[in-house]
Amino acid sequence: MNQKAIENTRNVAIVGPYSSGKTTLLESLLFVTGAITRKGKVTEGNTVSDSSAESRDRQMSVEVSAANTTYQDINLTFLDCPGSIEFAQETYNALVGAGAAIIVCEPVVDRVLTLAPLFKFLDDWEIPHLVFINKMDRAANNFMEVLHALKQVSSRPLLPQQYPIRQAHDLIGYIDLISEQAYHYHPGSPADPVALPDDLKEEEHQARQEMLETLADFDDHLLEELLEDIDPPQDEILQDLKKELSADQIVPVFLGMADQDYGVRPLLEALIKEAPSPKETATRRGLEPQDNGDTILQVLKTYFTPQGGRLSLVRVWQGKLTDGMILNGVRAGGIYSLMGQQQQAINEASVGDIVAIGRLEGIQTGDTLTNTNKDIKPLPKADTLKPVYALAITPENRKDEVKLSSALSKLLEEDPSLYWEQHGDTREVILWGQGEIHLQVALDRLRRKYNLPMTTHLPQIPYKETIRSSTKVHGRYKHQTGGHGAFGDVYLDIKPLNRGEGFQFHETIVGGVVPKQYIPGVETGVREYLSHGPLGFPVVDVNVTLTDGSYHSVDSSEQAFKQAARLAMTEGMPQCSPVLLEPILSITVSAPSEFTSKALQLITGRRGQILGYEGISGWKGWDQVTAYLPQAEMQNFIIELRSLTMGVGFFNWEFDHLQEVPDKLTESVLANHNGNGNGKN
Ligand SMILES: Nc1nc2c(ncn2[C@@H]2O[C@H](COP(=O)(O)OP(=O)(O)OP(=O)(O)O)[C@@H](O)[C@H]2O)c(=O)[nH]1
Repeated sequence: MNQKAIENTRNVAIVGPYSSGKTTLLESLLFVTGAITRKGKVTEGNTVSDSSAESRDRQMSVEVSAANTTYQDINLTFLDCPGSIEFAQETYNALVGAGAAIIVCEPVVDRVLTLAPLFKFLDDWEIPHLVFINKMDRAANNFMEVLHALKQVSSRPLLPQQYPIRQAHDLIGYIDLISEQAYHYHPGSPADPVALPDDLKEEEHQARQEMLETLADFDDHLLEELLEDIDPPQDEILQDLKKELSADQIVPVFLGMADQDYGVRPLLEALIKEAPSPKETATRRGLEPQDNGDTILQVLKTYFTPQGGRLSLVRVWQGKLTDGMILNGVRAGGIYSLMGQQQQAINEASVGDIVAIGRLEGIQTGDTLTNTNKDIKPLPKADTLKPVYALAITPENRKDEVKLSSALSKLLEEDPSLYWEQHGDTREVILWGQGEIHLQVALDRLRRKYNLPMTTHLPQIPYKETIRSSTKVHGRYKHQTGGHGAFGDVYLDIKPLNRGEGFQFHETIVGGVVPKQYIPGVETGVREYLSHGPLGFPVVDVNVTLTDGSYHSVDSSEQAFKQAARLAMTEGMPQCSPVLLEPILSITVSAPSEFTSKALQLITGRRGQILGYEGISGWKGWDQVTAYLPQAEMQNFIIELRSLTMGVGFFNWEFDHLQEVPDKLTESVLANHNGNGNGKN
């Protein structure tokens, strides 16, 4: 690898909706290029990618897999990315390091919308991309209809480079729209050139004209040729395609059937001839991609191997990476070229390579790494997705509790879209993620990799309580045991505060009736009581004032005053009309405008309060609804939102305020709470 020219490398992310055929396409790309001699099948669990137990169990990609091959002296690294929206973070983190992306989709018009978030990400990051319409044997709509639908979700013009040849319903070949050469597919070998079918001449001509006109929007010379009816030379068309694709101005479209290797060779040709070299990609990101000079890398993914070793998948942006190099103060402990889960040790890697580095302790996904002490501007990284689905988790074996936090930290390093916390009020350990499958995969990993089987339940809602009215109350604690006694005596005013004001403690003691040194004891007693109010929840928005009291010169103590305060609170608080408060979230729901009314119904049907909605700036055809939503209604919100919006709707949330629980719900909340054994007794 050492003398390799930077131009001879391509790294390509394979992305697309769930089950569109990405892993199958990678298998085919590796087979056609000779990297593997026998193709595996997703259904048989023997593909190069998706080799983890969690992937195989579900026959779906749950993390990014890398694989290398060579074709016509070009080194290709492919990143097979998960399609499920619940694993989108993996895809986004990997895309950040890709020179180009292939979007794999199915030829079904109704499903094209599921591509919208992906197109948006690629457009925002200006990552050159092409489309591979897979499963053409299952085409529910004709090619031009699919193309038309795809154009609606892409902000860049789509440009078909091929036209399908069908026999009855079967796809038997394609026409290359640059050369106007027709081909028939053959299992196990490259497609054969054949004469252009007469019945397709017209359609082919129209599709080609459309392709050329789109290209001419970026090239005046080509435009002149078209206006003068000159057929442009193929070289000129190819040059334009390369220039415009590299600049992420157009999206070429290819077609085929990955499980038969149909259409895979032309796709490879396009990657080699049209996709940008790492030099172009790095230059566009403001880096100097020469092989000598400072080394700059970015971590695209962190793996922990079944043996517990850390592997960081990195893209080399600048300079050379050598084994043992010190990166951000940490020594690279081995460099590996990956083939799914298989690792092959190598000595070095150059600009454009995507390789794994061993033992980079403390280095996280997204980090920019360098071997110099100079100040290097960190490369941009994908935003961390806000978690939207939670489960409370408990180790099946209590003795495993101590191991849990270190296993969870590793889990989060592998998958930054997970999050965990121990809730301050409920004390539950809560695992947050992107959906049900996402969390199930995380729980599988805890069980398999860390030997930590867990039980799960729905997290408790962190209700609070407050009071509606005031009272004055007297508490006296008097205790005589053998020698010293204990004596504390307080008068408290308990008053409600406005929402959000929290807890306030004051004292208006005159003449030292409660000596200064005992007053902190009173406050502690009040605070301790308030952690568990008359309804069983932490109390907020309350003012307690110590107004009077008395003491005993021998028997009084801070402890005794604490007890007196607790007694006063226990007696007084139930008289103050306690009321339950629930957390209210401020949410923004994003979805294609055709689903906005459904999103509004979903929110109002869950006791939400709509604040407004508007089009998302920079995202044609998408709306954003802002609303308040009780946290108690959030549990399955994402699941319903996705099922109403073809899986693409999403929401962001943050805690906003506490609000009184409607009377009709209070009873059931209290019954549940007390049934959990958490009620106050
Ligand atoms: N009919 C047909 N089926 C295909 C084709 N390509 C792939 N498949 C099947 O489609 C299913 C999904 O394929 P995968 O390769 O796992 O899809 P994926 O996009 O990697 O899936 P995720 O990564 O989980 O999103 C498998 O059963 C494949 O055998 C094709 O060209 N035609």
